[in-house]
Amino acid sequence: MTTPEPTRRAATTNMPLQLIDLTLEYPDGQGTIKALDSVNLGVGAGQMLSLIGPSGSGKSSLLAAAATLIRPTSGLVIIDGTTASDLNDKEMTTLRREKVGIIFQQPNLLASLTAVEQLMISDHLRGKPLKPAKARALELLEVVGLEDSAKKRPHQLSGGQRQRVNIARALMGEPKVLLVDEPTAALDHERSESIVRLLAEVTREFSVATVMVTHDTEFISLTNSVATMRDGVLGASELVPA
Ligand SMILES: Nc1ncnc2c1ncn2[C@@H]1O[C@H](COP(=O)(O)OP(=O)(O)OP(=O)(O)O)[C@@H](O)[C@H]1O
Repeated sequence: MTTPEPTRRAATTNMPLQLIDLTLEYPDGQGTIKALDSVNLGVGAGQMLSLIGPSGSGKSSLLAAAATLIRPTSGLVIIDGTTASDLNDKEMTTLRREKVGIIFQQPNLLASLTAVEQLMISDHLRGKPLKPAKARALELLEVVGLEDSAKKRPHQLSGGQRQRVNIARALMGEPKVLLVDEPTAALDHERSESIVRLLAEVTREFSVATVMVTHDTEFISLTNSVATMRDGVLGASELVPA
């Protein structure tokens, strides 16, 4: 019997997301493009990091690798103590489903389902029973301020409300890590602020480690820290003054 390497079982209960020496290369004609260049990052439970940087600097690549949607060329992605790179594709999907909540810019809600059903179906896909799913879905809709909109379909909700459903849906699986890509890109100033505020609140309340990619530097003061990507290199993360 082999004993797992201690570093791969490092106690990470306070650091649900760790990226260690992460490099990601894409093929580019004869050569390669380095989208991530030896990136190191740790995000603690209840902490929200804003990730900024110019277009093409590697922000989406970092999110995709952290979400285990793409395998890095080298380096480790550790989610809640589990090293994703050690897993096969099926195990990686299970890890993602159980530990990672992903929030994209566009909510991608199903047109025919009500808000509460959007949340319930994500639990159903995880094979969970319907009744507790409904209770949790209603609770989460309350958390995001949509308790009166549980029966509304996407076309009856505003852009900000759809993004709130999206956030609640990402929380259904009780994730340890929340990865958020440009959540305010389609929203006006006021709605953008309330969405970032909500993300910061749920990060604390549910003790998740959140990374938010944003072009909108106006609201990063609502998050705990900020880090800048340039040409695939991640600068040191700086604390945002309270
Ligand atoms: N699937 C891919 N195949 C080849 N190259 C890619 C692929 N995806 C991204 N790249 C390249 O990797 C680099 C980083 O891209 P990435 O999308 O991660 O940057 P970004 O900071 O998220 O940009 P934006 O802010 O415009 O979304 C860029 O040079 C991009 O052209």
